[in-house]
Amino acid sequence: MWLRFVKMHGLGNDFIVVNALEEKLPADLNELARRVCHRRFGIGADGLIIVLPSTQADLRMRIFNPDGSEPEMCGNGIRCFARYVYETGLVREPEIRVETLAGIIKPRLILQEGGVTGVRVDMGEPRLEREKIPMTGSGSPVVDEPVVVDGGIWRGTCVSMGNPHCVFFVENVAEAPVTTVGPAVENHPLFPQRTNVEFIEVLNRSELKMRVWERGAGETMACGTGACAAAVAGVLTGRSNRKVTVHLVAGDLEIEWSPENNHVYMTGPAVTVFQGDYPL
Ligand SMILES: N[C@H](CCC[C@H](N)C(=O)O)C(=O)O
Repeated sequence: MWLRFVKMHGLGNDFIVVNALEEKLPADLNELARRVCHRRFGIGADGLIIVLPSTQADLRMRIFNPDGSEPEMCGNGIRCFARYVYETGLVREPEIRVETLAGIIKPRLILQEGGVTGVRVDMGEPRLEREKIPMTGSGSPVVDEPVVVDGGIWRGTCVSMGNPHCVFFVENVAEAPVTTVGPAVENHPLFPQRTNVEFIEVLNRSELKMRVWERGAGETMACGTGACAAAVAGVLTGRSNRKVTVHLVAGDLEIEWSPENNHVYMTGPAVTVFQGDYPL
């Protein structure tokens, strides 16, 4: 039996997209994600995205990490999801309501000459209460919290965008110990659900440079929810403005934490690379 998929990415954070309204999926989606996301034995991706019907919104998005875990949300992934469902005709309008484990998320396609040139997503409100991140300990918001890693103390500012993020500010992000401190913090006892780990260099009050170690995925080229969490952390720590450009290795995300409605907005690209069939 063959599984039809489309391969997409948002700034190099790449996904396998499967339409469960058309395709028959195996019961164990966690195992399917581990198989298809494998960079050598599978298709290779930072995540598996499933398109499903919804009783609460236009459609439902489920996302799985390469380790098989199911996170609450994915920022680069929902931009790809939005482009996919619009271009395949599953939705007719550029404004889409998507049911996720992080709530109803609202992407809006940016159309020029009839084509999709980008996606602006209302990511909802950041969660700053410690128990909603979730984190052990007491006191909220979690700003410059000491995190002991390999005998050193790192100061993290923690935000949930539905999924957990621990944001560290560094002098030079190119030299940040992403592949050592990243996994140590991802699996730190402070985070009962583990966490994504962002390393941020503040270029100026309107520009951040980011690298990321993602929960369940490792270092990726970009993380949309992570860029949102970094923008919020920049404001909480007084380092940057509510509207910032976040520079990733393959391009930029525009993030704004609105003072009007407390929602975070993310604007960025979504690209279709190829489609294929995978043997189940
Ligand atoms: N690994 C993340 C999910 C994917 C988030 C990221 N790819 C994004 O663009 O937001 C987690 O376990 O929370």
